[in-house]
Amino acid sequence: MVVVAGALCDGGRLLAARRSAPAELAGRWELPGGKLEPGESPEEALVRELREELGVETETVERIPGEWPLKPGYVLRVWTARLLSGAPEPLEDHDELRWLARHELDSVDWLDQDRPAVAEAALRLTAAPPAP
Ligand SMILES: Nc1nc2c([nH]c(=O)n2[C@H]2C[C@H](O)[C@@H](COP(=O)(O)OP(=O)(O)OP(=O)(O)O)O2)c(=O)[nH]1
Repeated sequence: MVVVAGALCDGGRLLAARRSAPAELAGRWELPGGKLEPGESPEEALVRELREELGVETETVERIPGEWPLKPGYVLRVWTARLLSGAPEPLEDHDELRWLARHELDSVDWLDQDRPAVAEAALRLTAAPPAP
């Protein structure tokens, strides 16, 4: 079972989201996303999840190579993504969001399983201007 997550980048910063549930993950930070639904491509699933969870329109940019084991039967795959419109809000699954510059990425308590992907995403953070 694939969980897709987005390394949403804007203005050289990466969006981190603090989980509000379930209890064993609450308070830890992750890349927002979720499970694939039947018939969806990973990219479609990610755009849908980011719309549902954050209220924004996005497009995926590139897959970060690799996959990381989660709970038994689940793996995490990560795409970088770009904000097209809206400002992310913690509508579902999260209770706080933070835009982090590369030097700030260690300031939140990432889920252990997300750390390698976050490190890879950091390498791809560019000083691109923020979306309008
Ligand atoms: N979204 C997301 N989930 C992660 C990450 N790291 C990690 O271990 N997980 C786990 C938490 C959940 O057990 C599972 C993803 O579930 P989810 O609750 O985000 O997915 P979903 O929106 O499709 O949820 P659901 O309500 O349909 O079950 O993967 C991550 O970086 N992003």
